[in-house]
Amino acid sequence: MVSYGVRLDEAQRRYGHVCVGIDPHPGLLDSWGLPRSAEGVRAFGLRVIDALEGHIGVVKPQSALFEEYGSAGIAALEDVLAHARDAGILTILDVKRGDIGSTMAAYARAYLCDDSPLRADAITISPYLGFGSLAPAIDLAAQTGRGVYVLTLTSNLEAVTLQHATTAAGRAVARDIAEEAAARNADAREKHHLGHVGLVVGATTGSAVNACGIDLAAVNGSLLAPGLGAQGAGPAQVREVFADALANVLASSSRGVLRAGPDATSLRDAAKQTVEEVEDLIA
Ligand SMILES: O=C(O)c1cc(=O)[nH]c(=O)n1[C@@H]1O[C@H](COP(=O)(O)O)[C@@H](O)[C@H]1O
Repeated sequence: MVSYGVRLDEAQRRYGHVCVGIDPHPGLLDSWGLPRSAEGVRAFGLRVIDALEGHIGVVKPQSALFEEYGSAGIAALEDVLAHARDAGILTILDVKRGDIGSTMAAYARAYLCDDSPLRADAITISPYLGFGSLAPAIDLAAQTGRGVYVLTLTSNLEAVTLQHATTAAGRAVARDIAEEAAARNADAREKHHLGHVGLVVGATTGSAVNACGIDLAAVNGSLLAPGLGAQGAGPAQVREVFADALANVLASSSRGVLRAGPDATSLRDAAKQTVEEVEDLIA
């Protein structure tokens, strides 16, 4: 079993530190000439993957935009995940799950087992029931060579009051999360590769990493950075947020790339331009 950190590292070396989000918003379906239905989101996801195969190493389907069509939407999501696997593209399923441990174990089985119909290479998870409640997902991911991304400093403004708040121990909530993740990645650090516990840190978060006293480089995990493109962040913002941890960034853009569709060449060009901008930063 090859760990997520090793697999991701290989994908990033080949294709760069960029992840394209598969977010089939109703308005995008309209502009792509697709129906607002499960068939529409399936066709959207498959087209994105076909356009990016051989050019992008990681995609991030947004589960909510499939779930809104019920069981048929979930079936479409399964097909999109399977198509990405067949194309050799890593998948981060954006589901932002978080619950008490016994329920978290079921979420983990839903997405992180080798035989889960909805399996992905990694998922996004939410630590707001306590970081410890995430253990079933973190443990199962380690066993199956998969990864998790823990929400730490999210890209939305409303997050600040909660994520910057100070715990009883006098540290920012977000810092505690980052330190818990670092502890779970300690084994991988000894083997000189990235651990399987990543963080979500929005590219829009400005000086928040510093303000919260977080040492991102010390986490030794992948740093998923949404907010590029449609939410207003560009290369300068990525540099400001990630500073000495830029090498571990996986910058994520959804609408910023998807708006270039449905033409496959335009989609690919938009994705490649994002890769160029991010790689210039990291070089
Ligand atoms: O976990 C995420 O990916 C995520 C975390 C975060 O802090 N902010 C954020 O925008 N996201 C997701 O990243 C995607 C951003 O989409 P665009 O704004 O279109 O690039 C959406 O699917 C969001 O749900």
